[in-house]
Amino acid sequence: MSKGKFITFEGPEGAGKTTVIAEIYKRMQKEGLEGILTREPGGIRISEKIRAIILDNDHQEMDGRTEALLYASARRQHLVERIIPAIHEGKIVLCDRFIDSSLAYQGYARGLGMDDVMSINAFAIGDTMPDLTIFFDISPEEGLQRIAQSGVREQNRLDNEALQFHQKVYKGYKVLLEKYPNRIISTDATLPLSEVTENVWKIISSQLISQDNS
Ligand SMILES: Nc1ncnc2c1ncn2[C@@H]1O[C@H](COP(=O)(O)OP(=O)(O)OP(=O)(O)O)[C@@H](O)[C@H]1O
Ligand SMILES: Cc1cn([C@H]2C[C@H](O)[C@@H](COP(=O)(O)O)O2)c(=O)[nH]c1=O
Repeated sequence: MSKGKFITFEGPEGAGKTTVIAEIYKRMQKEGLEGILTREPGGIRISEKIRAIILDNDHQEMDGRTEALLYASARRQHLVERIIPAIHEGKIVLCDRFIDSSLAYQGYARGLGMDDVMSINAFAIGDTMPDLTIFFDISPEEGLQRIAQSGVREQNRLDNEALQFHQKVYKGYKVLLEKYPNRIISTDATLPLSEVTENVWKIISSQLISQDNS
């Protein structure tokens, strides 16, 4: 596997992204591959503050466009401060959510339109797009049930959206899979954790090697 790659992980709530990325990061370290593990919204001081504003259950009145712009602002700062420098240093960046979350959640599920959401994000990210995106495929019902059962974290403003909203998010991701078949690869997230991790590792290894040889 080569260095200097940008890999993002996407999916509905409770799909297992955070858990699997941590396993992949450990495996990368064992293999001697230099990388960073980060997340959106967040990853750095300012963007974590924006995250807290967006996800606060007390902010029910937040307008959809305000929400989309806040995600894009958090993304901009995260990119310039952490992601782009790491890519330039030749590291593998593993990022829990990125632009596709904005397209699926704000563009599709909130009804702002994927094209408009892409336009505001183009201002934020320029031409920095992921080399590879892995979509964790699980129904919103099953994902939300995992979160409710785990009790590991408090449910935030987005988790607490109606099931219908989460079903739209899932459909939005399916639209993105059709739109970006070369970049976004789907994996079955309903399998046991060890199998999901193994499958994700195989995707990352094979995709990055094939990109290097092309
Ligand atoms: N393959 C799996 N099978 C069963 N449970 C799993 C699996 N993967 C993760 N979990 C559990 O599901 C819960 C949610 O996992 P995790 O936080 O990794 O999801 P996530 O995709 O990061 O969610 P979100 O984006 O909503 O934060 C955790 O309790 C985790 O232990
Ligand atoms: C980047 C991004 C995220 N979201 C949503 C998706 C989740 O509901 C939360 C983030 O919480 P997580 O536990 O870290 O997954 O924010 C979004 O709507 N738009 C985005 O661009």
